[in-house]
Amino acid sequence: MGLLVEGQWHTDWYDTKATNGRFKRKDSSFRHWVTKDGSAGPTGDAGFKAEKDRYHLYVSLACPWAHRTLIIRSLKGLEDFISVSVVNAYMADEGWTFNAGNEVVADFINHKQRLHEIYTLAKPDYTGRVTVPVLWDKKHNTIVSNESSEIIRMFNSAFDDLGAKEGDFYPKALRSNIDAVNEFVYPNINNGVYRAGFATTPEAYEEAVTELFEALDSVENILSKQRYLTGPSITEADWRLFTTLVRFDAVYVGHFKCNIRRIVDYPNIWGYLKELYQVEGVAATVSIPNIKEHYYASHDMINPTRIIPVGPMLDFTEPHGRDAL
Ligand SMILES: N[C@@H](CCC(=O)N[C@@H](CS)C(=O)NCC(=O)O)C(=O)O
Repeated sequence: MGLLVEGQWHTDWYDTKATNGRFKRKDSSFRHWVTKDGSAGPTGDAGFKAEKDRYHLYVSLACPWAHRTLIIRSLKGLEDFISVSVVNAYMADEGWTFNAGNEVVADFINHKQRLHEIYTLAKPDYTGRVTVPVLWDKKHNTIVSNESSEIIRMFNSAFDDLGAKEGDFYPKALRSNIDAVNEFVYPNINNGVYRAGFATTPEAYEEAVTELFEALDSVENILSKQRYLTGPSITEADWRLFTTLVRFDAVYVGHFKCNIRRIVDYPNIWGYLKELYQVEGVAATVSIPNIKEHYYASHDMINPTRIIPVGPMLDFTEPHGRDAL
């Protein structure tokens, strides 16, 4: 794991000394938007019009943020619009690479071996972390965005006039509700597991793990009364929670010490997780072996032997029992 400083690669891990052992995630740096007519989006420059086969997505199958983009790409039927490369699950001194390995899809667009070379193609003096997902513009040879929450909003609507599948995961009437759920789920749950797992003091870990399980308890309560987080229909808020839940028992319980309860111990969250997994097109985006390999093998400061646990046995295809709600 490393980062770029003025276009040069450095092999540094996250520095938590300045923050009393607390892990702080940095904001993303490329914030342009693909739009229907190429006009500017809420941030960044104009010039990124939705067009068939113009954009390429770089993802890791292990990464929960990248996973969101794969799910919305699949639900909106954008496979023929947006091509994909998949990095190697193992992330070490070179950061994310396209080295041969399980489920790797090479960089057949820019023919690079490491993801940081994609960042310096877009910005030769780039300084910052080199993260997935990355949405690449094949026409202007640059990065449109490396912020998953914005990439899923683009996929949700920008390609609708070009033949994307129906479905709106950020409907106008629910936006304030969705935003409120996201603001709660992101720090406490999506990033909460990382705050627990990457903490380097007991205090920072205990703070994060307590907040994480209080938040999961409150999600369990919400899901005991309604089918999805914002009511009777699935929205982006559900997909954003899903990518953390599907990794939870396999990785976060053990590797990140998020072990007060497991997801299978929460009857409503467990049923909800299985239901979302069973939505058409979603299961194919989930690779538990890839997820386990990435976390357990890459974070050797947490797991120095790099041994990948065999269990747990999880069956996301069991009946979910959520129809009654
Ligand atoms: N805000 C970003 C976060 C993405 C992110 O942190 N991805 C992780 C993988 S799960 C990564 O690539 N980390 C590499 C690093 O920080 O060096 C997003 O949601 O798109």
